[in-house]
Amino acid sequence: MPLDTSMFEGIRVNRPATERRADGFGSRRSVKKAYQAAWLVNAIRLIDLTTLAGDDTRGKVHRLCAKARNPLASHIREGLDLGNMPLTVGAVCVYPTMVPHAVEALDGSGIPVASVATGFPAGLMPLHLRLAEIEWTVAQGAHEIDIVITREHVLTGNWQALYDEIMAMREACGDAHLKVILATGELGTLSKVYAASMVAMQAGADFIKTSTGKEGVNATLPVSLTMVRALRDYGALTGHKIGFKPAGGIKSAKEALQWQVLMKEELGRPWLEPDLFRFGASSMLGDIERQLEHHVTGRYAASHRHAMS
Ligand SMILES: O=C[C@H](O)COP(=O)(O)O
Repeated sequence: MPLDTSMFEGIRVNRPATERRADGFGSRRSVKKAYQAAWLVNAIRLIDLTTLAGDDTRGKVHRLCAKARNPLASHIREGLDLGNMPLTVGAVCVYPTMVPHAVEALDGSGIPVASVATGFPAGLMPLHLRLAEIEWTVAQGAHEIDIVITREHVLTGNWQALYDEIMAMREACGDAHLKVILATGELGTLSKVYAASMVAMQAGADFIKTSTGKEGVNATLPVSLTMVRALRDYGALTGHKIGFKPAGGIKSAKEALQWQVLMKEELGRPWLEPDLFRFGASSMLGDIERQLEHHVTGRYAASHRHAMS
């Protein structure tokens, strides 16, 4: 849709109220035993299993993809009585040059390959190079592209420039899904986070995503609540459902429960499915597997037993 600043200008997000509401997601509800196991199994389906490190190699990506195909050890699957239920992560997320390795390792699995692009994580490269990076990465076989925005456009309130940039990236993606990373830890205020979320959706984002994982402050519940309310308002005004991806620093099974409660309470059941919700996480699956093993066996394994992610 065209840029419509009236959808966010003049909206001020009340931080103390946002923080109070966000506090409740961790404390008001407590899901236990079989219910907790079910929510954790669901969280696995929602993970963009990620490696974004300078020492990524073909071997490391192949190991990650093997885990993506079989996220739980067989004795845990059996203990949970999952039978033949297919269970994989939502996607595997890598740097552009690792995409061919992920495509190769996930062949036939149906698991999409996501890639960051556009000069991730800072994005401070000429626009034509960022667009060329998207096109190159899609040509390597990526199904989903996680782009970063120019934070300066948000900090200076240059909404037209932000809209034009994301729109150009949307076009460069072709059929690939576009996730727009706002890098909220660098945007200053929750009101800016709300406005940037709206611009990203107006410019054609399939998902809005909190963080790269490389900022000083990454995914938090108050920021997520702000983005989710923007999603809700955008849906009410346009009829379009947009996805949400919190990412960066989400490591524990407990957090997997908190974010799912947030989505269920704020947006409802459709946002507990991988087409509308993903966790960007490089190291949460290990803790989820550990908690599920405890549920099944009554014992905790040492965390190094679940070292991979
Ligand atoms: O998009 C995914 C993030 O980079 C993952 O961040 P993390 O390594 O803190 O889990």
